[in-house]
Amino acid sequence: MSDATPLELPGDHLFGPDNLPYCVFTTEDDPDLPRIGVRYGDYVLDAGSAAGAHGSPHTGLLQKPNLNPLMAAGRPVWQAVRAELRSWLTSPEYAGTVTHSLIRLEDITLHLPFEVADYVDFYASEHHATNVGRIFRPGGEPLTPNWKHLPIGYHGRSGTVVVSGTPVVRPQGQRKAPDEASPSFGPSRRLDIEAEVGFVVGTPSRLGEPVPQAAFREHVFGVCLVNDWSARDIQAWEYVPLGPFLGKSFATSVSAWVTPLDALDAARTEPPQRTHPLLEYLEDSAGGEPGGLDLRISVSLNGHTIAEPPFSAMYWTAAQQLAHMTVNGASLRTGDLFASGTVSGPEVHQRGCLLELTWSGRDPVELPDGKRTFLEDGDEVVITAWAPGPNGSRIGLGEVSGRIHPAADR
Ligand SMILES: O=C(O)/C=C/C(=O)CC(=O)CC(=O)O
Ligand SMILES: [Ca+2]
Ligand SMILES: [Mg+2]
Repeated sequence: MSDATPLELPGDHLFGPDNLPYCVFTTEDDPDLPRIGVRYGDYVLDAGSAAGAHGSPHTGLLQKPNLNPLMAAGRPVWQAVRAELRSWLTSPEYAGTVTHSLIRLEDITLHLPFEVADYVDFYASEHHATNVGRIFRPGGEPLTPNWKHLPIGYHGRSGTVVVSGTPVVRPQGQRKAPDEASPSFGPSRRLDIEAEVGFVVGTPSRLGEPVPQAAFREHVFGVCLVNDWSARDIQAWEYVPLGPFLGKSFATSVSAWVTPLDALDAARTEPPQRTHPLLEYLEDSAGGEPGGLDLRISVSLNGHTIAEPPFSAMYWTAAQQLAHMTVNGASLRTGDLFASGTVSGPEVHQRGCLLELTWSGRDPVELPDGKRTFLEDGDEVVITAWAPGPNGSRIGLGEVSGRIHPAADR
C-alpha cells in the first residue's frame, strides 16, 4: 500500500490495471441489489458507486443490475468507461475517494453478468474436430468436407447458460451404446466437459446486414470462459442428422468475469497456417488485425490439472465466426454469446474434453482419488485462463467452475 494510490499491486498480478474485467455482484447487506463490479487485484470496484462519486457521465449505465445497457452503448462508450475506471483506480488524485467503492472479493456473491440473448457454439479446433470425428465416426474421414471452408456451429440453449459455481445436475435422457439393441432412459453415464472461450456481443446489428470481420471490435464487448457440459451418450445417439440437442442443452457454464476485448490486445496472434483458400468474407486479411488470441487455458478436475489447451491453436478466429454467423443477414442482439468450440491442441495433455483425453473411455486419466473416464457425481471441474498483457504483464480471465450433482429423482 502506498500513499499515492489506493491499491498498489505487484506487476505480475493477473487483475492489474491493464485487465479490469466486469462482473455483476451482490453483498450480504444488499442481496437483492445486483451491481456492476470491476475486478482490481483482490477487490471489486462497485462501478456505479465510483461513477456517482466521481461525477461520471456514465453513471446511469453503470448503476444497472447487469452489463447489457453498457454493452449496448457501443465501443466509444466502452473505451471512455474503461479509461475512467483505470484513472479512478490508479491516479493519485482519486486515491482518497475510490477506496470507498472497493469491496473485498470474499465479501461478494457473483452472478451471471449479462442477460444471454442467443447462444451459438462453434467447432473451431481442428485437433478437437479431428479427434471427435475419429471417435464418433470411425472409418470415415475425421473432418467433414466443409470443415476447412466454413466455421461449423450450432445454435444452443441460451436459457440454460449459468454462472460459474452453479451446480450441474447430471442430465437424464435416451442413451444407446453401439452394442445395445435399443435405447434406454436414465442418467448420463458419459458426462463430459468442454473447455471453451466465449465472445459476448455488445452492439447489435440490423436484420439483413452481414457484419464483416473488420467490424468485430465494434460489436464484440468482451470474452468469458465457457464450459459446454456434454452428455456424450445422449449426444451420440441423438445427433444424427440435425446435430447437438439435449446432450448439451441442460447447462452451459460461463465465468462471472467478462474481460474487455481491449485488454487482450497484446495476446493477438496469427491463426494457424491455412490449408485451403477461404472465400472472401472469411479471408484472414479481412479482419485487419491478427485474428487469433494467445490464451493459456488450464482444466482441473477435483483440484488436479488434467489439460492445458492453447487457444492460439484454434483454426477459425472469433472474427471469422462473427462474419460467418451473420453472412446470411441474421442480426446480432446485445447479449448474444458465441463460444469457440472445445479448445484442443496437438498434444494429448492439450485436449479440452474427457472424450478426447480418455479416448472415449479407453485411457482413463489418473487422479489422486482414482481413475476417471467421464465425470462422477461430486466431481468439480475448474477451467481458468490467462493471456499475455502489455509490458510483460498477465491478464487473468478468471475461472468457470461447476460441481456435478446426482441426477434428479424421477
Ligand atoms: O463431431 C460431432 O459430432 C460433435 C462434436 C461436438 O461435441 C460439438 C461441439 O459442441 C463443438 C465443440 O465444442 O467444438
Ligand atoms: Ca461445445
Ligand atoms: Mg452446453
